Amino acid sequence: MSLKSKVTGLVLAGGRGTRMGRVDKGLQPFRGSSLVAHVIDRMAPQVASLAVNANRNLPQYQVVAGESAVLPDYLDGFAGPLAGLQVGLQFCPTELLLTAPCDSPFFPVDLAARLHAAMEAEGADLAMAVTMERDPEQPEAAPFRQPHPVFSLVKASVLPQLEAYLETGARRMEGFYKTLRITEVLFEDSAAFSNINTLEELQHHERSATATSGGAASAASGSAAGDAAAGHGVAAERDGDAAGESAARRDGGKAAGRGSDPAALAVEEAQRLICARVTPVEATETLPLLAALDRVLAADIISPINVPAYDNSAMDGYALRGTDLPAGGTRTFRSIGIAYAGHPFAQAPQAGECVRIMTGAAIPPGCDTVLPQELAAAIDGDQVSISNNAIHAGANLRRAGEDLPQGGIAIPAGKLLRPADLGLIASLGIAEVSVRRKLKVAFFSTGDELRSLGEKLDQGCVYDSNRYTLFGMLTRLGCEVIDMGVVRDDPQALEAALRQAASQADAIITSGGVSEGAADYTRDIMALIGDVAFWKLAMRPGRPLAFGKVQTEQDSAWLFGLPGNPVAVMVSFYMFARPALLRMMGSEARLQTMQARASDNIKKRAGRTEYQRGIVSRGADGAPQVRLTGAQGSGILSSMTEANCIVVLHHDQANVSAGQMVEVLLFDGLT
Ligand SMILES: Nc1nc2c(c(=O)[nH]1)N[C@H]1C(S)=C(S)[C@@H](COP(=O)(O)OP(=O)(O)OC[C@H]3O[C@@H](n4cnc5c(N)ncnc54)[C@H](O)[C@@H]3O)O[C@H]1N2
Ligand code: MOO
Ligand SMILES: [Mg+2]
Repeated sequence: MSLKSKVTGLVLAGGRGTRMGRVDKGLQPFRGSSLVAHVIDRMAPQVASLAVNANRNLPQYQVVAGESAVLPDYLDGFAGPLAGLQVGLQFCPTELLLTAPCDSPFFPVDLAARLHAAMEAEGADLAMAVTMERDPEQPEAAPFRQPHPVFSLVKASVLPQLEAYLETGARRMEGFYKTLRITEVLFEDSAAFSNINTLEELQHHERSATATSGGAASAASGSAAGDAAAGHGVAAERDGDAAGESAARRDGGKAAGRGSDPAALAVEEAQRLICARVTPVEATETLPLLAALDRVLAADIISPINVPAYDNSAMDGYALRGTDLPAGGTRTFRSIGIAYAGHPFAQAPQAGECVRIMTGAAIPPGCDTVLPQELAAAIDGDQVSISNNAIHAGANLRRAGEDLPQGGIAIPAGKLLRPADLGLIASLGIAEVSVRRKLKVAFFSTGDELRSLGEKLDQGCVYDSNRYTLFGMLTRLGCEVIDMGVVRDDPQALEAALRQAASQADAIITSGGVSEGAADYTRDIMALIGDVAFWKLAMRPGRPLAFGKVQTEQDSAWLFGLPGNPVAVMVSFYMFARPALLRMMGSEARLQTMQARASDNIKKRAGRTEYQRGIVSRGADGAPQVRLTGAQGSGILSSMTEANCIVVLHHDQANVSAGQMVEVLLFDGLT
């Protein structure tokens, strides 16, 4: 199958044309036709069929596109190139989609082929063009790498991922690309990617040489160098991409809806988006075995020996040769010695002889079977009688290497080391292990109403409990905790705290200030010093959540802005922060759940995930049953201490009737 038959083309012409005085860029006259017609001409030989993404003047685009489809955005408001990509992928009848913007008529004639070659070689979801550029203001400075995200070849199968990303309110191409496996392809001819942003540039190009690849290079040598340095990522943002995302931020995710809104982000999607962004810390350290408890193993433990190291007895009894066992009736053996654990008996018994043996003792030479002493028909001094059906040949032997063969992986990297792991590593004679460095997590509570322990509880105030639950949960997870106390509802204080936290920690966990009303300045600060999205999740408790990166000049850290309500903070931590932190620690430990029978009816609204506090016990029939702890308000922390599990009621699930099975997440091992 030729490459061409696998690729659909998408010409992105849906922008606002801000820098062309809001004229429709693609339809601007250019060299006898229009800009978009030139781009279509470049693309057509590289693809099986193509479509044009446009949001204005659709009839005119249709004239240029001829038989090809013209697709307006599905999202409102000139949401940027990702909105174009969305409709392109929805339309795409082939496995690959090639994109190019309508204002770049000079792109390489082998764009699809080169992007495809890299995509195949790297096993990527998306291949994107990059060029090396020089800053025209500082021609002496070293060239820099300029990505061109609008020139990409992408697998049509990433559509669900894109839709989930757009649902969060985010609109940045770069942000979405971070959720994919990307490969970048370096093109030498940077002028080929130059775009035409202003009417002046258009006139300049209009006058210059014909639009062949070589012509493009010369055409671009004037103002196009500046264009290219600005790059398509940046240019595309000016046309609504970044604007789209900050608008989404400002509206506080209102686009995603309120109440039981169907557009709120589903729990699994949020988990996936978060986990796709964080990566494990790379540094490792070598620790004595005892210090490695609860740490994440950085490299496989390879067994240097067979475990057990030698064939040995699983029972106290008599070792013998299986071929000597009687075929019928009873046979009497003579015991010729004793093998103790740590004191082998080196002599091989002959026919009719056996060796008395203790559990763990090496099997004497020639023997392959152990008769447990209580199964002997009779024992009289050194005479042992064995009846024909007492045991079979080969019984009660622990073979060398049956637990772990020499050279085999005893414990894989990424394992969170538990007591059994320490024991197993010790059984291999290994005294030190390589583990990932501890994750540093800074946390603080926000709110003017909060008082720390030891302070007077003024009217209208509450004691800060979230820092204590967070301390407990983070410590249990094996993180190095940095407790930053209470931060007042004040922009400067919040900014200072975030900066300090980013300088000290890999991750920052805050509580409070992420709901609708409270958060305006929080949003502004977080937008100022980072890239943080505010989500509305289809779950209860824990509906609001902020997640993203706090970035200062020197440092960065992942931020989890958890809601302030004391139960919501715990549930959000377990559902979102915990898996992401574990991933950063180098482990992929998953939450273990079990099924239990609901003792009573449970009210549940379909369309959101609910986490209700429950108590699991054993029913009269011995099977697990669960009842709720009572009031489920997200400020009622006592119900959390009373509970021993969380009942997980899934997104699509509705009311549960008594007797139905529900999923429960046991606190044991979690809290
Ligand atoms: N109009 C709306 N209001 C609220 C919505 C909504 O969608 N629309 N969502 C509600 C939900 S759900 C939650 S959860 C909370 C989250 O609010 P914030 O994250 O902004 O948290 P705060 O307002 O700062 O605090 C909420 C609550 O929790 C108490 N709190 C906060 N921090 C602590 C702490 N460290 N220790 C103990 N208690 C704490 C605080 O005093 C408040 O009572 O928003 C709803 N509102
Ligand atoms: O997240 Mo809130 O009421 O769900 O606690
Ligand atoms: Mg508050």
